[in-house]
Amino acid sequence: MSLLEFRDVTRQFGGLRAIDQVSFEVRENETVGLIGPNGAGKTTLFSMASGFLAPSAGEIWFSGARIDGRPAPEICRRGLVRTFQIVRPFGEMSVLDNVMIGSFLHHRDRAEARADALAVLRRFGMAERAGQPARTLTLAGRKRLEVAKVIATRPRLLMLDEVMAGLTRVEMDEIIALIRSLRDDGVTILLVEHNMHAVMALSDRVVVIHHGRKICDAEPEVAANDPAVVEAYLGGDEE
Ligand SMILES: Nc1ncnc2c1ncn2[C@@H]1O[C@H](COP(=O)(O)OP(=O)(O)OP(=O)(O)O)[C@@H](O)[C@H]1O
Repeated sequence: MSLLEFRDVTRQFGGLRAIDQVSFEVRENETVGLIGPNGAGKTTLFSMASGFLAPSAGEIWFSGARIDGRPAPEICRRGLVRTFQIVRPFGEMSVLDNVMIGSFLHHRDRAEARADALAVLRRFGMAERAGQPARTLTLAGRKRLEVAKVIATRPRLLMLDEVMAGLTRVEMDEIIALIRSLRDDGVTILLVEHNMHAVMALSDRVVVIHHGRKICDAEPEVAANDPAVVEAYLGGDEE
């Protein structure tokens, strides 16, 4: 069953058509990699699905409801959440308090929200850091915290924006294992990622965007050998 669906979505920024009639779907329990060269339009697609930007044309559907143009908090309550490329935890707040912001979505009671947030931190191997200010975490720790914050909202579909950027191979493999375990728990994942090792390791399917258009939608091995995809990555951006 299709959980998230972009139908002929276009987004114009003044004279620039950042997204041009893009259609694709993410099915329940799938992990889809959304890839493309710098400036292709990936973040713009995320921003439209999560309620931070409205499409200029087209429709976005999530779990049977039309969500384009709806406010971000409403979309989050429906179970569609995103992380941000630039990790900005509330630095002076503790790691635990950062995660509790997410768990308050389902708990009015502070003690319950705290217990829930602690369970998420244990799951993420971060329980021993619960009391320390978020700013004291390493980059890998802040990336993990970013995912923990959104997992605390109990999403049905998680959109991850470049969670591997800047990590070492070992740190990356740890996050890959964590994302796999979330998928095994039934979370559907849409992943924007430049690192091909991570994309190939995690994605059931890959959607490739180039100059705002979808140029490929296929299994990772097929996409990696598609001439249009190879050209998009190697051909430069002189046009
Ligand atoms: N708010 C905005 N106003 C004007 N132009 C924008 C805005 N946001 C994005 N763009 C432009 O739209 C195009 C797509 O940008 P977007 O950030 O979605 O690409 P991306 O695929 O996420 O790139 P990257 O991989 O570098 O993060 C780019 O040309 C960008 O400059």
